[in-house]
Amino acid sequence: MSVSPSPTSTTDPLAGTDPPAEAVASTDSAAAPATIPRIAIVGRPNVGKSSLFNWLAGERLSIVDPTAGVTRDRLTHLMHEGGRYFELIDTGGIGIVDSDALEEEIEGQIRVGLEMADVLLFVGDAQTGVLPLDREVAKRLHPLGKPLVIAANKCDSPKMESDAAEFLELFDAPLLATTVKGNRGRDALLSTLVQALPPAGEGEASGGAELAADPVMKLAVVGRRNVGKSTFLNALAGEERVIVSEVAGTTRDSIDLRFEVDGRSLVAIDTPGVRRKKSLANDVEYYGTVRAQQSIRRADVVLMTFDATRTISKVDKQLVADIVEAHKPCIFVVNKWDLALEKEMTSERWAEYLEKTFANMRYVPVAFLTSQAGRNVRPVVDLAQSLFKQARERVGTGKLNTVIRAAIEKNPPPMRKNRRPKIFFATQVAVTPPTIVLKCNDPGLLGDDWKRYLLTQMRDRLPFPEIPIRLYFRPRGNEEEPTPGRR
Ligand SMILES: Nc1nc2c(ncn2[C@@H]2O[C@H](COP(=O)(O)OP(=O)(O)OP(=O)(O)O)[C@@H](O)[C@H]2O)c(=O)[nH]1
Ligand SMILES: Nc1nc2c(ncn2[C@@H]2O[C@H](COP(=O)(O)OP(=O)(O)OP(=O)(O)O)[C@@H](O)[C@H]2O)c(=O)[nH]1
Repeated sequence: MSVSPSPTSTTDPLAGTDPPAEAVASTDSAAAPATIPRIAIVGRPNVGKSSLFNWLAGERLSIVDPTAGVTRDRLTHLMHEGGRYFELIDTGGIGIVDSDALEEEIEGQIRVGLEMADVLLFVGDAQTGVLPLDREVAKRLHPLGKPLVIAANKCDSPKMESDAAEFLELFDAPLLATTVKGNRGRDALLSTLVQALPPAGEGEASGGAELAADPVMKLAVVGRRNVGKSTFLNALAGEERVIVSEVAGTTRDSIDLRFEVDGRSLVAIDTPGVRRKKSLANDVEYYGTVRAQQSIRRADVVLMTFDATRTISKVDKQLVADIVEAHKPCIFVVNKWDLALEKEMTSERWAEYLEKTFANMRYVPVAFLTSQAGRNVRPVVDLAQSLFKQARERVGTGKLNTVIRAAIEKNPPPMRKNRRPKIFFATQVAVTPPTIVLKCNDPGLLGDDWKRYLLTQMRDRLPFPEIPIRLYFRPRGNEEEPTPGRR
């Protein structure tokens, strides 16, 4: 009666023909993309963060991520400077409103936003100088211990630059005077930021995720209350030949559990439910949004757990939206399958229900299990390991372009505004998730439907069929050519 984890179909009805032969050998075997580092712009309101973001980003290009469906991440921008790719993040929305409002919830949100960053760009207003709220913000940034660069913005006249040094009282960090209004200081700021990035190459990763040959997978088990998260982990811990040890989590009341499964390690993050459940006096808030978001961001793979006997709730949808936003590989785990079987539910019907509810996530595998009986727990972990591997796959430029050319030949993008969209070439610039830059004549000419088609074709023919892929469509010639292998 056991129901195996059955991946949902990732097959595109259009994909009937043979895969294109790999006629073009990869010419970039030296390419070693890593996770794209992130720079977060932070500061109190009104210092010019958004202005600075737009100014640094240059021409505002829309970032298109069809995997995210309608949600578009307007606050990040992929930059290519000094031979490095990095993402600029505008944290303007993260809620530093005023000092009274810096309550726990807001602090949590700030933490989540900043945890993703490898480098912080603190922005101050040189015209007002250091205000108490700047100090408040600084106080919250210090414990993060991340590399930081200060931009003393609104230095509209050169004589203000000497006053800008005032901001050095907040941090021991490089300080640059900038004026968005006067358009001065951009190049110096960018080159200082690039220098602050973690070194390129294999070790480069955000949040300390090492891209070692056989890294330890960080697994987050999320889902609404009572869905069986602890039961799942206990079942895994109870498996024969599984060794479990506790490691400190990132927050005071969390535990990470390290599992050795058949000689391979994995870490289940933020799992207080497993051992300390009863001692948590008030865990109502435990799986609150911020906490879950934090776990999702730290994870390599997320097990998004549903209760087979209940309908998909708002909380579930919010969690899935967070997973999509964080571009994390995930498995839809439908638990308490024993109870569903009693009601003669079928796995096909549940899979269909998921597909309908999360229409843009057909690539996500679905697994049905009965944690209470330990049924299918191990296969789910094996499946997670395979997604983790997919997320680290690197595809050579030759193969990537062959696949894209074949997709275009089969179904060319439709004309728009009397113009034919053209894609000249593509490069994978990062892993976790696979991130691909496509150089086009005009990204605005490519419609969402066609981009989705392309993505499906890529999933069918490249070694990452079941995980999110980030595509960036960029006009040719507005930046240096990609040099993913450069160190
Ligand atoms: N004089 C001067 N004004 C600037 C400069 N940069 C930004 N501003 C102005 O400062 C104001 C605030 O800019 P924003 O970019 O919205 O600031 P922000 O920090 O993103 O603000 P929040 O969204 O409230 O957090 C706007 O009126 C900008 O035009 C500058 O270099 N010089
Ligand atoms: N029938 C059945 N019951 C299950 C299964 N898995 C878990 N349960 C039951 O569901 C209840 C909740 O399980 P937990 O593992 O505590 O759920 P949780 O998601 O960790 O709950 P919170 O910590 O409150 O978020 C318990 O009574 C479990 O025995 C299953 O596969 N089948």
